[in-house]
Amino acid sequence: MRVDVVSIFPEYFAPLDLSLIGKARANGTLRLAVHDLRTWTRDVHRTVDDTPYGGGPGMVMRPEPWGEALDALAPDELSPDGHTLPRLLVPSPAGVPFTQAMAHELAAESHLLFACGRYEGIDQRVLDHAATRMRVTEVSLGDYVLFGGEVAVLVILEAVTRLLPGVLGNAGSLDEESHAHGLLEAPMYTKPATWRGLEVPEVLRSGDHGRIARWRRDEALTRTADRRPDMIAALPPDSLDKRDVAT
Ligand SMILES: NC(=S)c1ccno1
Repeated sequence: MRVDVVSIFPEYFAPLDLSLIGKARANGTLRLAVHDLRTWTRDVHRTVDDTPYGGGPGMVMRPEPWGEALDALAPDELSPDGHTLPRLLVPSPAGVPFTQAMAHELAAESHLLFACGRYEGIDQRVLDHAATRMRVTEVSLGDYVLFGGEVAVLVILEAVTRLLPGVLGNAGSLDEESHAHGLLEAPMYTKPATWRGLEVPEVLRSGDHGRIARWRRDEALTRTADRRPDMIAALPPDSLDKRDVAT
């Protein structure tokens, strides 16, 4: 997967050299490039913002640098290695919710292009013009406001990259984790069997894999019903069997 990120703070993405994302970059699974938006400014002060039309507080990111950046990173003509146009993702409090389902959707893309807004945001015409030639998604991590899109891109990239083949040492983890099947994951335990007077549930030490699977399913259902009843309500009707109903 190819990923391009455009920001006025490229140094925010230094963590992407670390850990499993760093390994994915080193082995070519993830081809990531971070670009400074000011590369595409033309004035001596490398200006990227201006006052908002209609008045109001703060500044808005000017369209010209963004337009040239997107032209350069998402050229209309097919690139020599057959690249089609990327999917443009713009983190924003006004975006659609980012979910595990969207992470899977993005993991199937060949080229992602992230635009990190700052100040009061990016001139809307940048997104409108980009949408005339590529898929554009404003995406939100949650109902809160950050200084800019950079931290959101780090989160999205981590959620997406871990789904790419070969990145997680144990791909089986993906099957049992929260949101894998519309539920929150069951609690996890490791040695010692007793810690500060607290015991690991006996069933997990029983060696009875059928009982263990049933216990984990029950715990996942209970935890989800307690913490995220919206997820229970969203479960497909056929995803609960009669043994679950007994829970
Ligand atoms: N909630 C999100 S993703 C955001 C981006 C910028 N500010 O908030």
